[in-house]
Amino acid sequence: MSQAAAAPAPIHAPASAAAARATGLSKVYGSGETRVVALDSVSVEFGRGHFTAIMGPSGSGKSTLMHCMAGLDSVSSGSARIGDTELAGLDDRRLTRLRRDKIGFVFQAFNLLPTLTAYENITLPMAIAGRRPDQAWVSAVVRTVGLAGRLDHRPSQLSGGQQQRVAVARALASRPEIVFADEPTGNLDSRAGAEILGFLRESVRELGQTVVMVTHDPVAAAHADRVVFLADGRLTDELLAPTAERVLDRMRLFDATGRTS
Ligand SMILES: Nc1ncnc2c1ncn2[C@@H]1O[C@H](COP(=O)(O)OP(=O)(O)OP(=O)(O)O)[C@@H](O)[C@H]1O
Repeated sequence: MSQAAAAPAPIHAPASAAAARATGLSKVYGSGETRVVALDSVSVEFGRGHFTAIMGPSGSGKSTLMHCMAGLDSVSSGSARIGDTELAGLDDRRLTRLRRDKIGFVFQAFNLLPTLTAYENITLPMAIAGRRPDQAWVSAVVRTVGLAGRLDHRPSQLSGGQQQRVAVARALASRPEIVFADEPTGNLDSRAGAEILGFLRESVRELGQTVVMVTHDPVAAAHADRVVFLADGRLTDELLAPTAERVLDRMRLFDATGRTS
């Protein structure tokens, strides 16, 4: 990448264009004795229309990378881009708008409003933004995540898996440039978790969505097109067309070479 001569070459996405890109991205917390280098010159591209999993041991910088890429945290140096937009130079107002217009989020906690129906939760971000939902798109999303019969239900009337489906639909409903999912199956049993991963997968295949997911789980990572591995704030490796076994093998290899905690 021309603008990052000093940074290591990015690990390239297997896609024609990147929906998001970090170049020489570093994040340092604290100073002096409490200084922590959470990210150390990370360069990575997240391909448009692809599903990427970020893996690595606890404390390796996965959440920090996701937060910096999503404009939820500032970068110390280097570049974080969503499409063509450089996040580093944006003030709070522009960052808020970028998150609202271009990014969908799915977190471990479903973060639904209890007094609203599933449909109202799904379309809430657009209502706040004063945008009218694209009904055909929202219908496609609702079909994809299998919520068609439950749109009038409130969160308390839905199972955990169904609530997370609403959260996934909410993330997809505004047709964001990219969806960031942070341990989206962490609060679900394995069946409901597999369903959610299937829907994320489906949103990539059927709707052309770009998804980036942080996970500890090799089985979850196997739903992605590609896994990138972090250790000690650095990008160390990647795996294309992962299977749970290959991801596990790679994790064991890291342990054996002492690159992980
Ligand atoms: N706000 C903060 N202030 C100080 N240090 C932080 C902060 N956030 C993260 N860190 C540190 O940065 C490093 C990377 O943390 P991060 O949460 O990104 O790791 P992670 O790979 O997501 O871990 P986990 O899998 O446990 O969630 C850790 O050493 C962590 O203690």
